[in-house]
Amino acid sequence: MVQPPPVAPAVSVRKTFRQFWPYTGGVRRFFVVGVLFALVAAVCEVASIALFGFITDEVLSRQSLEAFWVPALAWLGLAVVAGLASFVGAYATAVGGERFLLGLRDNVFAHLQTLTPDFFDNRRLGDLMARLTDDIEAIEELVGSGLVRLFMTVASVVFFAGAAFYIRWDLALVTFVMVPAFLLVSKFFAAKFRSAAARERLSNGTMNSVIEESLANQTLVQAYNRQKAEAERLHDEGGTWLQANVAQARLSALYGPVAQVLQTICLLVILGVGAWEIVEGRLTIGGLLAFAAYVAYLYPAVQNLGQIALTVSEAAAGSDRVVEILRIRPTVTDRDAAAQPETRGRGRVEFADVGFTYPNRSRPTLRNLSFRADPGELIVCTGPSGAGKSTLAKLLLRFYDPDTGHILLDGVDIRDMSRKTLRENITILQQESLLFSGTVRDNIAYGRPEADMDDIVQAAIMADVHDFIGTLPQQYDTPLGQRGRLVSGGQRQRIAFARAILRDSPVLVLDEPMTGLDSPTAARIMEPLKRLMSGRTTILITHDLRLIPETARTIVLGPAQDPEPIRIEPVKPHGTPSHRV
Ligand SMILES: Nc1ncnc2c1ncn2[C@@H]1O[C@H](COP(=O)(O)OP(=O)(O)OP(=O)(O)O)[C@@H](O)[C@H]1O
Repeated sequence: MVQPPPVAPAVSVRKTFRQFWPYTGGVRRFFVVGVLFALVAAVCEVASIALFGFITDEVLSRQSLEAFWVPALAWLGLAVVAGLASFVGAYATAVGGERFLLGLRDNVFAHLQTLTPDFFDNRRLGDLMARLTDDIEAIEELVGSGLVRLFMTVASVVFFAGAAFYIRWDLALVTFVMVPAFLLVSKFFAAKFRSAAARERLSNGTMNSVIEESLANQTLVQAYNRQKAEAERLHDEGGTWLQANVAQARLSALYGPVAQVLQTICLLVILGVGAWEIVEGRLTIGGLLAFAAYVAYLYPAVQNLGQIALTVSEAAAGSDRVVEILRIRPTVTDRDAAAQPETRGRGRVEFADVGFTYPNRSRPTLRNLSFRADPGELIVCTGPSGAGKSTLAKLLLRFYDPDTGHILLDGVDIRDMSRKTLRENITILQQESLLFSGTVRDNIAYGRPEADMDDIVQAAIMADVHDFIGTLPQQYDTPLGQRGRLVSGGQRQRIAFARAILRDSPVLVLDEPMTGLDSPTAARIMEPLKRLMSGRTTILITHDLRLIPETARTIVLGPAQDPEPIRIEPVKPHGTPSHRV
């Protein structure tokens, strides 16, 4: 079973910011528009509160209706402008945020695709999917819309505090004494919130993994009556997720009332001190009401700062998990990709003294493996299970690099060519024919998307699958279901042959092409197989002696646990039978 995902190391908010800020490159203008319009809305609010004070003193206190209309109209105008500005600001921020999200996901996905297949063999897909979806969204809340919200909130605090100072600086000073109390409370909550958020992110990934594994293997689950066990597995993982979510909800719910009590204390202090100032004749009723209104706006803004701290904590927990992925470097890289023209080679493959040990294993899988396959030649690679036959194919495709020796394609060390060029020249057919859930046409054209329909049909005819495709409900447009499961193993195999024929690369690696096929089906694919191999350098990995033509040269890999160097039959002159039953 695949290891549970490692807990991502905590990355500081500042570092997270530095890491993801460059990704905002194309969308910053949306955030600038968002901030500017939010500022306009805040200024309108400050002005309308001033009008409220004016109306109280000049209209209500003096009971003068004539003085009402002008400030009332101005107030209405401000409300309309503020509404429009906040609409434009919120809309621009949302567009910027979503675009940022899309770009970041593309980038992380592209990075994942630079990692070698062993990375994916060691990870749970569900967890990686959670990182690409929920965790990336959390980053957007930190670096995208979160940043705009932070700007807006800070601007509100400055405006409302400035206006309050303008009305009565001494009263303002008294009330601002309470601000540090808000900040201390929010700091305390944010620290607790972050640890709950980290647990929630981790369990979210694990839950996704359980769902992905169970649903992808429903045939096994149902055939072995494991439905209840799988449901319990999900439920157990859900338990951790539930606890973490409840902890977050508790903290959020508690933060509001605590801040509310602090706010009430402040308002009472304002009213008390304000009443005294009115008695002393230093303040009008309108001034006090406007002051109270500013503070009533100011405290929620300060409270919002605290709420933002909680969101940032949650976002940082998600971003830790994305940063952890981005920091993983591919184990195989191109030396100098630019120097590599994408040319079709002749297909001469050579292994020279190749030795290889898997990173997490102590015993070597391959030792001193040497052989050469000339263009168009068939080499059969056989040997007991676990001897390293599939490993040989992985090395040829550079999913790993050998620890010792060299692998050459047309005389060039494959480490000196770009992986793209190398892989353009090699087509691999694995034990289990891998198909996608697209149509028959999509699957055949997967290696050559630009191929036209005639070429696709021609490849299908050569792979002896055209007639079968004709019987499908939508012929070449028939969807093949998840991993091509809507067709049989032999049919999948022939569709994969068609894909390989269409790709037309000079080197072909066939890894147990007959696995799981009965004798009549195996016999049926012999002809298309021969057509596929014809004219290509073919490395045929097989236990199936029916597949080995008389003329083929054979490499026999020794048992994996053998402490001696592996046995390789001496390469015989071309066309001499070396292994035959
Ligand atoms: N990703 C991996 N990490 C660690 N060890 C691996 C990995 N893949 C394969 N191995 C080990 O390397 C050895 C060779 O595996 P490989 O798949 O090449 O054998 P094979 O000869 O193709 O076997 P079979 O005929 O059963 O397909 C085995 O002992 C296997 O357990």
